Amino acid sequence: MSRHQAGARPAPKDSRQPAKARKSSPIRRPANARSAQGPGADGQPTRVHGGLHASHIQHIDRLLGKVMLFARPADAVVSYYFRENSKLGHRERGIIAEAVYAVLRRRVEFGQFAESGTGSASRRLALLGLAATLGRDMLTPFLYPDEAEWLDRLTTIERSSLSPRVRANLPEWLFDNLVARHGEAFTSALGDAWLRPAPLDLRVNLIKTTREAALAELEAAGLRAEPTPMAPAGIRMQGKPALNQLPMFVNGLVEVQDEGSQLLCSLVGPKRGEMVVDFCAGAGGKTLALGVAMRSTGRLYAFDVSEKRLANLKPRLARSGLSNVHPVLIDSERDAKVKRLGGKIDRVLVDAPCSGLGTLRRNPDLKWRQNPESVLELTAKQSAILEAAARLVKGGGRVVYATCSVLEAENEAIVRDFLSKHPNFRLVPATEVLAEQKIEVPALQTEGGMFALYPHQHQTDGFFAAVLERTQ
Ligand SMILES: C[S@@+](CC[C@H](N)C(=O)[O-])C[C@H]1O[C@@H](n2cnc3c(N)ncnc32)[C@H](O)[C@@H]1O
Repeated sequence: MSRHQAGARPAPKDSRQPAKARKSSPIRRPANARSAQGPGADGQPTRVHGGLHASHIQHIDRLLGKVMLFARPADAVVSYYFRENSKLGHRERGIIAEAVYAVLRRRVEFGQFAESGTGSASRRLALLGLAATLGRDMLTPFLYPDEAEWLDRLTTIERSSLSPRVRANLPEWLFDNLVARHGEAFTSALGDAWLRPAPLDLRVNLIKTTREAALAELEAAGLRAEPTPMAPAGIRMQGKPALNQLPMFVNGLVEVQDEGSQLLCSLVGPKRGEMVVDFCAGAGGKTLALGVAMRSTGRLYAFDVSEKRLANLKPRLARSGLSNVHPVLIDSERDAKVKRLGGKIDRVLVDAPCSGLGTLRRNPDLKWRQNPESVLELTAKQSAILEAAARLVKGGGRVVYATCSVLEAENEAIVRDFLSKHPNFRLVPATEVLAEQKIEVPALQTEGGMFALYPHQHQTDGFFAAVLERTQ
């Protein structure tokens, strides 16, 4: 067993002057980082430094071992780990989780770096995760001399010297797929954007307040925020403050929702008094926005096959003050409860179950949990749900097919296939629908009027949507 695995304490800090980090290195050495303090006054190695504790490295090492089995979603594994280690405080959880997520985001790059060095590979990954989130200097008191040397060597690596796929930190199949469709420059920029955490966006509940009033209330609470550039009810927070105790959150004046997700709801554009179905409502992220757009009038059915997800919609619904939402648990898209509404609906949103590859800023583990076979399985389900959803709309009614995927197979290919089989549907250009609401989306990638958002171009998650209108 190596000394690292045996849990031996790191030796006192290396006295060498570490190499200066290059600006483009993935290992952060922030200019304003407090310099490492080295041995304490008693000459013993420092065990706590700037909020970091030697035990945090062990937690990250252990948690990475569990998360990187990729058997379950990373957020579920992390939550379970924190429940099991309930003594960890809020800040400690933040340090640990962020380092784990940094490793998931940069797994290809860090995997390559971790091949060199000594000791256990998982400890090396933990150190790389911490160096990326807190900065290399923060680690100094916790490192063995050989580790310090190894990390310093890495800080001199120019990212531009890495191969494009390693830099993008994507599995081969996904990198190749994106390059084939969008080219290498686009894929590299997208890969880079996926390495950064997503901002925290809110949607203002316009039934209860205005965006200006909500911004003023956030400012009064000492929180920094600004309007989102595209979605009219969106607010982008600076940082990731905890909001759940905030009166304006508790009272349903704001909900957490990515700006891109808000724009998809604008594409549905339901009106007052209409009959609307949110076919894959889940916990209602989009249902709530649709309900508000309908000004709490008409009927909005929230379908889903997951009882648990629909149960999570209930408290959000209660906070929102909406009275037009009707959650309906269905057993599949062929459920009799669905069929009963055939031909009666004005607008249907199909936020289809998908690979989630548009959300890699939040769920970087999906890069490693999805594969071509899982995507193929999803496409069959997506087509079947779109078929069933299309049967619901009346003449002149619309189905919005949407995903949070960036793969053509889950997006444009599904829509093209649908249109080829349904000549009584036409594609309504997304820009037209948005222009009616005075919403402008720059650099919109469109194929015949379809809609796609990308994090490197729109600072939203990756989303796709197509507005399909029944002509007869
Ligand atoms: C992308 S998620 C929806 C997210 C949700 N619309 C939101 O904005 O928070 C896809 C949802 O589809 C549901 N689903 C899967 N198969 C379904 C089916 N056959 N019919 C309806 N919903 C289904 C899943 O349970 C999941 O909640």
